[in-house]
Amino acid sequence: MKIAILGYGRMGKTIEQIALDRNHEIVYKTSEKINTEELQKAEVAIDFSIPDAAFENITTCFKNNIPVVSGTTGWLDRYEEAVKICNENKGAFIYASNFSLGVNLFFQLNENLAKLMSKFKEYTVAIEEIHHTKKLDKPSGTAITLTESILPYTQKEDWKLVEEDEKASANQIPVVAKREEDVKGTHSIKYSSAIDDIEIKHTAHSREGFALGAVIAAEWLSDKTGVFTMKDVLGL
Ligand SMILES: NC(=O)C1=CN([C@@H]2O[C@H](COP(=O)(O)OP(=O)(O)OC[C@H]3O[C@@H](n4cnc5c(N)ncnc54)[C@H](OP(=O)(O)O)[C@@H]3O)[C@@H](O)[C@H]2O)C=CC1
Ligand SMILES: O=C(O)C1=N[C@H](C(=O)O)C[C@H](O)C1
Repeated sequence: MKIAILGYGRMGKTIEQIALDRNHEIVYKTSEKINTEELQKAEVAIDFSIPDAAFENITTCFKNNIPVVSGTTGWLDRYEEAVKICNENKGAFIYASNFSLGVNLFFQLNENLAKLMSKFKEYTVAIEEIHHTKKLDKPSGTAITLTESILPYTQKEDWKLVEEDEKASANQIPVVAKREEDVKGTHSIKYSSAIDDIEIKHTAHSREGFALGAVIAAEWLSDKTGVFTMKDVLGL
């Protein structure tokens, strides 16, 4: 496949390596506003850029008839708008807050656990994520996805980004975001009662799982029309 990489930073470079290992060709890579002439050389685009650029990058792909996979986080307030533009242009789109197989299995585990815990009101739930210090957004997209899957199984209305020792109000799930040197991505969900804690945790050891998942998603999407998720790609 001929691939365009939109955002040639830590993830863009890892994606390039994995794509080449899988015999794809990188026909365009950029860390700036898209040159549409260059973009049109590609059969599929993979966007891992920055929150302020993602919406424009993604919708430029729709308008140029290029299927697009995006892993950029921190722009999701415009997701529905992007979906509308995708459908108007008969485009192809996959967004995921996390493309790794392990995290997508963890998403399922999180939802199953939330369902189970919904009957036991003596437990309260809290989320923690840890990432490298260069990360621009907070909390992580993955933490937001995890929290939004838990909410329907609780009496809570919303989530709130809090400091480590801070409490959220009774109708909010607290989310703590820590920044530590070189951490690739750690997410944990803890249910606490006066008697005990139950905790599940995913730890990424490298960026390769995210990049491999994004390339697999691009391979899967390249001949399709519509808006999909990693559940479709992985058959979950
Ligand atoms: N969904 C997933 O599985 C994962 C998602 N992510 C997300 O992916 C995104 C990128 O992460 P990461 O690679 O670590 O970040 P980096 O900061 O390393 O890379 C982002 C790149 O985007 C470039 N950029 C800036 N403006 C534009 C633009 N208009 N168009 C295209 N590129 C642009 C930056 O250039 P410059 O440095 O010159 O500004 C930089 O090279 C983040 O939102 C992160 O949260 C990360 C890992 C996994
Ligand atoms: O910025 C990162 O590095 C990561 N971002 C994603 C997120 O915000 O969830 C996914 C992963 O945790 C790494």
